[in-house]
Amino acid sequence: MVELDDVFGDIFADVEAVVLFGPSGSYYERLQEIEDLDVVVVGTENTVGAETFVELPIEFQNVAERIRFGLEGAFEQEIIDDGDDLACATSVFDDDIDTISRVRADGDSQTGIYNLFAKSRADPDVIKSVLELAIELGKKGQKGKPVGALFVVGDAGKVMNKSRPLSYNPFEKSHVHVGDPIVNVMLKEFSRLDGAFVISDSGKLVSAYRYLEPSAEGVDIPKGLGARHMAGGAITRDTNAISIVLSESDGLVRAFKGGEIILEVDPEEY
Ligand SMILES: Nc1ncnc2c1ncn2[C@@H]1O[C@H](COP(=O)(O)OP(=O)(O)OP(=O)(O)O)[C@@H](O)[C@H]1O
Ligand SMILES: [Mn+2]
Repeated sequence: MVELDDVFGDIFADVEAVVLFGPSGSYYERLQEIEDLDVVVVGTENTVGAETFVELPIEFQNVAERIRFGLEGAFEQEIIDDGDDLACATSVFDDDIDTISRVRADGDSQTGIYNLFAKSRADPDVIKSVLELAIELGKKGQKGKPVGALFVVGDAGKVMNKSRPLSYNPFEKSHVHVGDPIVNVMLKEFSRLDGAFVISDSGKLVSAYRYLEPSAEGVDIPKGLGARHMAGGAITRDTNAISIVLSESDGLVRAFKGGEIILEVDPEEY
């Protein structure tokens, strides 16, 4: 007699750990009862109070991205090792877990997406707020028209030294921070205009309308994209800032660090 377990059981047989994506208290508790099994919880919040937890900066809609981010985080936190076989349990359709994916941890295939948030100079919450803002701006556009925007986050002093003003700075003497609802409205309004926003490590709006003049050249950017992405990429090689760029032409949001594209998301999927 062949049972379903004989056919599909291989997917979770002999795994080093179960990586549970999303809040699911009952699964977490039941898994805890299995002897010698490590359970890692990944999510935007640790709602189950898991001992071993990896925080997601956004709720990735793309499952492969969600898993990749979670595993990079687990790898960075030394929860999992290179070569570990893992059963990743996540939801594809609803909120409930409906899918198990067997993945082998591969230290060489790190994209740096976890480092973008957890190991940048800027506060992770600041990066998260700016990413959310760019996604929202990409979804809605400005009065129905697509808009582009460039946010440079962290290492603001150096970024200011490698840029110059295109117009008066509306944030000159203000003490406003990203995440503040009023600031989000202001940023959306200003995003129609040229140049970059410069944001400090702690999220203070340092300047709008900055023309970036990074010295690094030849950053690899996808074909069809131009000066905004080139400057946004290059400034992150020249400084310890990261940048988040919304493209007016293809509508995607990209994050750069160390001159490389670390993340590419379609706002329509969020
Ligand atoms: N060095 C720079 N610093 C800051 N902003 C810049 C810089 N270069 C270009 N921009 C801004 O980017 C806008 C779009 O430029 P461009 O079309 O060359 O960029 P892009 O990478 O193709 O981006 P998009 O996909 O949004 O069109 C410009 O109008 C300008 O506001
Ligand atoms: Mn363009």
